[in-house]
Amino acid sequence: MAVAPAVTNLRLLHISSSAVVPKQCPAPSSVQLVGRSSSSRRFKPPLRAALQTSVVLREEGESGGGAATLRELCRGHVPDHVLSRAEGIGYVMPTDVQSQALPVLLSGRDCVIHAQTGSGKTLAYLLLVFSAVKAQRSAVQALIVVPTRELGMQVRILMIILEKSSCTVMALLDGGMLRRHKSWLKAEPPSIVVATIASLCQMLDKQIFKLDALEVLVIDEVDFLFNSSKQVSSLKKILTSYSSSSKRQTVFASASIPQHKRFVYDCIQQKWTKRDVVHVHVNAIKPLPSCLQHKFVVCTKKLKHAVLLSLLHSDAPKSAIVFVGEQSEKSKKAGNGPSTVLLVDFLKTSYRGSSDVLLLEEDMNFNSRAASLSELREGEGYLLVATDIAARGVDLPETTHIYNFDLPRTAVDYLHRAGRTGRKPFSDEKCNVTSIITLEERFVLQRYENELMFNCEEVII
Ligand SMILES: Nc1ncnc2c1ncn2[C@@H]1O[C@H](COP(=O)(O)OP(=O)(O)OP(=O)(O)O)[C@@H](O)[C@H]1O
Repeated sequence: MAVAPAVTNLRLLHISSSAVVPKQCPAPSSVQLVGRSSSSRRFKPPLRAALQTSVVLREEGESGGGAATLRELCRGHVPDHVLSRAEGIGYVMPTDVQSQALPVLLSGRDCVIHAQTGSGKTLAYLLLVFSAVKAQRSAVQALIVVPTRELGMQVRILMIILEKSSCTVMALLDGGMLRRHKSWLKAEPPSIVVATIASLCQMLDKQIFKLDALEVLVIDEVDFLFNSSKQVSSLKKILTSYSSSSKRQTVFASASIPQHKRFVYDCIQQKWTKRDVVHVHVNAIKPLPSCLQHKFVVCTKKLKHAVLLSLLHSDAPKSAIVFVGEQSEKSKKAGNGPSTVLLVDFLKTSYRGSSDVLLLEEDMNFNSRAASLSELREGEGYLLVATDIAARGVDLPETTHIYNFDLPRTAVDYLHRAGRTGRKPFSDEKCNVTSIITLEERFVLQRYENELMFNCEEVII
């Protein structure tokens, strides 16, 4: 297998917005004050105000020395036993986004946390949650909203690892036993709820519980939720009707916030946050982790299975995810089986690798989805065939290879799929993202390269 010369990309220069370090919080050493952008003149005053709440981290490798530990950053805010548990599982030094976001979060400011996949946004907002919640208060004080059950379970497990003793955590997730949760909520409200929107709104609409004691509201994968036509109106209700931004601290998190200046403006205008919301934007000019190597193979549709097999045999990945697009209506009508299932069957019979072949897709019932995830978390190595349900937030740090069996629909989808690998913040290990495309799709991939500023190398098989 030969690697063709790299396709050279014109790298777009990102000119960052003007940024002011908030007065209330100490300026971390690596915060860069960026000159006022001429573009800010085009906007009306409230947007200009919004633009002045950005904190932008310097390029990797440039951040100043004298790094504080997580304990030093959180001292006096986060309970000691939580910090000890965090250290116990290896969270000693903060990642870049944690260094930048924690001083803002712990100063009480609303915050948009905008940083690469796998950069540690979850721990940043969870440490805020643990700083705000009082175990002895009988009320829901923190709410974390996530797009999928899988991400919700993952966040809940991390919370339980960090805080086993005092706080109660309820997972109100699609596919859960809502009747049981109802009785629990009526009897003794948990301190923290992690929820998907549909299940949460079912409870809020019926007034099973209220958010009037809410201290912290976190919306994870915020761009995904705002983009979802099914969820956006409920999300807006959570932000404005069920609770008020003036009484709570609001945090949004994602690796992708398209039109982020506009989003910060909307946060203020729509009262989703307070006016002094801070946009913490880490690695603004590098949306994708630099440890990723991007490749592509051009072939006809008919040859895709054989090409994937050949790649798997030559890469011999210990743990990999193969992303497959959703089955089209046309293909369903033609009576074809789901392409995910067909691919799993093909790999089970043809692939001679040591890993188990597993499947994760929307159409599976929740128990099978949970079984697939726990099987691959416990196993030695895995080959997971998945739809985009596995592309947001799911943390499988052992994944070294991503294969796009079908090209993602958008650059943002590419970013999140690719970001399922390269998830060890302090590791130098290189990870691979390979797209199997037809000749016509080369232009689409080139567009993603330009938008996300990465280079893709062609692999000739
Ligand atoms: N301070 C730290 N030290 C070491 N590892 C860390 C630290 N913080 C987070 N991690 C690890 O980094 C990985 C990625 O963290 P996390 O899932 O929070 O990323 P994320 O920024 O939310 O990514 P995504 O945008 O894909 O959801 C996890 O495996 C987590 O355990």
